[in-house]
Amino acid sequence: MQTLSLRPLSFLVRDFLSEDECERLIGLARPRLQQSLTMGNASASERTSESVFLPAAEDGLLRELQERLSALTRLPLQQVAGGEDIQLVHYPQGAAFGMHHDSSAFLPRLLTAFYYLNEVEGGGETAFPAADGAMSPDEALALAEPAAAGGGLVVKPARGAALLWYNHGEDGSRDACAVHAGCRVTAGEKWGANHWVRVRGATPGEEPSS
Ligand SMILES: O=C(O)CCC(=O)C(=O)O
Ligand SMILES: [Fe+2]
Repeated sequence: MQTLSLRPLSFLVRDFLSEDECERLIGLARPRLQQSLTMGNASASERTSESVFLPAAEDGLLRELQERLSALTRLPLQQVAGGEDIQLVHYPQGAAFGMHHDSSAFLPRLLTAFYYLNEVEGGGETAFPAADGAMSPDEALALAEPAAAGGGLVVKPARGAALLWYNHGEDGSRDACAVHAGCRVTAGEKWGANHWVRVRGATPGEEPSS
């Protein structure tokens, strides 16, 4: 495990998933993505990736990943499993997900674990242009092609790797430096997965904390 930045607090864990596990997740998502496309739910211009939530009850691997993420972060399994299902994302060549923050008042997400599920031929980095004060979060949010900006933190996809970052600081406030983008895929395609952990106590299914 490697620390990548302090603001946002971020880490890279190589080989968090095996190749077989990456393939299995892609296999679970692929038929549903095709369905959502034919239903005309294709996304807005700044989010040209396709996504689908995979209910944890449907596959042992999804529950196993909840346990693995809980063990890695020491966040209680109840907090990890009681929040959101894993969301698979697919970027065809040319697709991107523009600058944004993962946490809001309505979706208070403490942690994002992003799993890279394939080797991307070109582009597809996850970019944090405001990491560790490289530029202001407002300037970063205005970037159209954040990979080209150069500064901050830029993470290249590597199959099986997990990129973790905290969207909130230790005091619970939202960390504005956590704004990020999924950069344009310039060659090939990109498969990934978001595994979000809600802020403690923000999850309806969770028992009250002691
Ligand atoms: O594709 C990426 O690298 C990041 C995706 C992302 O930020 C998101 O889906 O919220
Ligand atoms: Fe995001």
